[in-house]
Amino acid sequence: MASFEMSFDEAKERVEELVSLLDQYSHEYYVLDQPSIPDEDYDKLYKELSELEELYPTLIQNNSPTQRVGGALLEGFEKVPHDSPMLSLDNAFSEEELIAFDHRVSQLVSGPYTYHCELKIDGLAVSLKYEEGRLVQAVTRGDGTVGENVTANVRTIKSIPLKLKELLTLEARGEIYMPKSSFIKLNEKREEQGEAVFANPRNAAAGTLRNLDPQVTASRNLNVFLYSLNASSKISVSTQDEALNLLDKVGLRTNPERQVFSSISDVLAFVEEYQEKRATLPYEIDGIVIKVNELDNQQKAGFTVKAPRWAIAFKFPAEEAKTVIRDIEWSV
Ligand SMILES: CC(C)(CNC(=O)c1ccc(Oc2ccccc2)cc1)c1ccc2c(N)nc(N)nc2n1
Repeated sequence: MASFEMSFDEAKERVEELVSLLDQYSHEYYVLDQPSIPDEDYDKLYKELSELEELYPTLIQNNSPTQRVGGALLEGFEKVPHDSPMLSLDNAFSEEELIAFDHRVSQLVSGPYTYHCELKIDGLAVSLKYEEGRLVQAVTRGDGTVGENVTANVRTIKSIPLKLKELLTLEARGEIYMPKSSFIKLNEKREEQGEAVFANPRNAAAGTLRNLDPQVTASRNLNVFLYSLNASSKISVSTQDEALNLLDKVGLRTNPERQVFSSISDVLAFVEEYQEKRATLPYEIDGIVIKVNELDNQQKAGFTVKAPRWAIAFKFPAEEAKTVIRDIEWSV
């Protein structure tokens, strides 16, 4: 039905239906990577929503997909203290160090314990706060205690929902990154325009997230993987694996290359497997994060001043420097 024939109430109902439909289609496309409709159908619904919002501006919802890219240039980034510090990870560089980590853990926890292994994405850490299901704030890690408010820029990242599938109040933390393919295209464009190229995808993601123009951020195809959930007591999970499955359930994007193991030797095999697979992944990783899976065991193991005793990052050696030999034009 064309929008001008609608009454206000019909328009209100249709706007709510369109926002909910477009949210679901965005989730399928950007989070699950399994679109259920062709792009042109999405675009048609988006256009109908934009027209209705133009006709009835009071119907514009904050979580409408049309509201992702704010118009205004940012003056700067406000400093924001984290509710709880964004901790760092101790590093390991050899299998022996992982075995020593396992030995320490076995002394700290009681009873059986398992490990949750996750990829360490080479991006920048961010905290996303949702209140009753709505994204209210996004803050960079900063120095771990105080970060920068990057909400306006994070709202432009299409894989980050403006409204969760359940109206929960929670904080999710994870890594914002730029896929390798987007990094290559961006540098080609910058080179053509005589601009300085970014050294690596991590720098490109950081530079993009800290750009004062949300339109620029929106154009750079950033993405996210969330790996931790600080939830109000309402949410009960007892392992890291359950926590990430809950993030999936509410519509937040997590990395699928994760596994639970009950022995450090299986963890070592996982580490070797991904050292091999690393070059084939569509995003850069700089290691594997190994965490004690059970939250009660995490609590027993506790923390040092700066890092949990129940987690460690196995760091891969820096990827072989990509030397690009330019076509040398020999003058004859
Ligand atoms: C482990 C943590 C430091 C996040 N922090 C937490 O998950 C966390 C969880 C409960 C905490 O407090 C507890 C509350 C209740 C019970 C036990 C602990 C504190 C921190 C971390 C840091 C960097 C990471 C990274 N680059 N990649 C991945 N894949 N994972 C990462 N994980």
